[in-house]
Amino acid sequence: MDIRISCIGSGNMGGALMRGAAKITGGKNITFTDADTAKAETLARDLGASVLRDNSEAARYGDYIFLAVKPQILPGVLKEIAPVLRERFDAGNPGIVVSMAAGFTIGAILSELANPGQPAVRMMPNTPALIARGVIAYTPSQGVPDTALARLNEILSETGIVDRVPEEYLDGVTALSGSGPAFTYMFIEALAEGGVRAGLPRELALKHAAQTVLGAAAMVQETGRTPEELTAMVASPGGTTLAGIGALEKGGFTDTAAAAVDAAFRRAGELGRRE
Ligand SMILES: NC(=O)C1=CN([C@@H]2O[C@H](COP(=O)(O)OP(=O)(O)OC[C@H]3O[C@@H](n4cnc5c(N)ncnc54)[C@H](OP(=O)(O)O)[C@@H]3O)[C@@H](O)[C@H]2O)C=CC1
Ligand SMILES: O=C(O)[C@@H]1CCC=N1
Repeated sequence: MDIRISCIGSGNMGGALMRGAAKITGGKNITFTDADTAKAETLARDLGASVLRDNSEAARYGDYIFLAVKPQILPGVLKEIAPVLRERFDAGNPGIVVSMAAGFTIGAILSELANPGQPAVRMMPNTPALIARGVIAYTPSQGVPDTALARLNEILSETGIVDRVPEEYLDGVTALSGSGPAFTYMFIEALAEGGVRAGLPRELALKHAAQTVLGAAAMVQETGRTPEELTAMVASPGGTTLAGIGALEKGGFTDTAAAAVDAAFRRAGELGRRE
């Protein structure tokens, strides 16, 4: 695919997404910048991509300009690249800004850029994008052409499933699938810890815990049955599973997991208000 991509920020998410993008655009059409140039260089070397001198150059280069910096850094980066984006916009060749910053709204992006017409996409990925098992949801601003959106969709699909959603869903997506991998790792660790307490070697316990979560998730996706139906397939009357479910319920498992998503959701809102 003959398109040019700039990635400002060469950390976890920028790296994961560009690894997927490189599969269809080729590394040579991808450029990186970072506060730490060595980090950008390592990633670029890995993907056959290149490094640009600064973020303004990145804004000039890309058909898509991915902003993969922390939300607290984003306003400064937007101010830095605003003049180049404005020039491109006025020349009728606007790059499309693609932000993944938690909580940071399209309105806030356009306002920092001082250009309500700037084409922009707000998205929320997650780290399993690194192994093409990610979840991405996105919302475009007005003025992103359908063809550009279709190409972006194609690129992002290399990293996992992609859904276009209304912007008001994005803080919830951030909380569930954006932060969710970390909650799931905690559950895997907790299962493994239980296995160790039941006498299993830690390495075996962790391996089996991870495969169990993977297998259970695939059952939800591939059988079309509800988690409740699938639970019924596991739990025999008077058996081991019901004993375990009782312990989970006693510990407030469902409420606690839901509260984790709710806390993340509220934090996304706070980041959006930029206190
Ligand atoms: N990690 C995740 O699971 C997810 C993250 N996100 C979002 O992705 C964004 C990036 O997060 P993540 O990849 O985890 O963060 P990282 O810290 O891994 O990467 C951000 C990179 O940006 C660099 N950076 C800092 N300032 C600048 C600058 N002025 N110009 C260019 N680069 C700069 C940082 O360098 P240095 O470290 O030297 O400061 C760092 O290498 C965030 O907005 C986050 O909300 C979204 C979904 C999931
Ligand atoms: O923790 C964070 O703020 C980011 C957003 C979603 C996952 N990581």
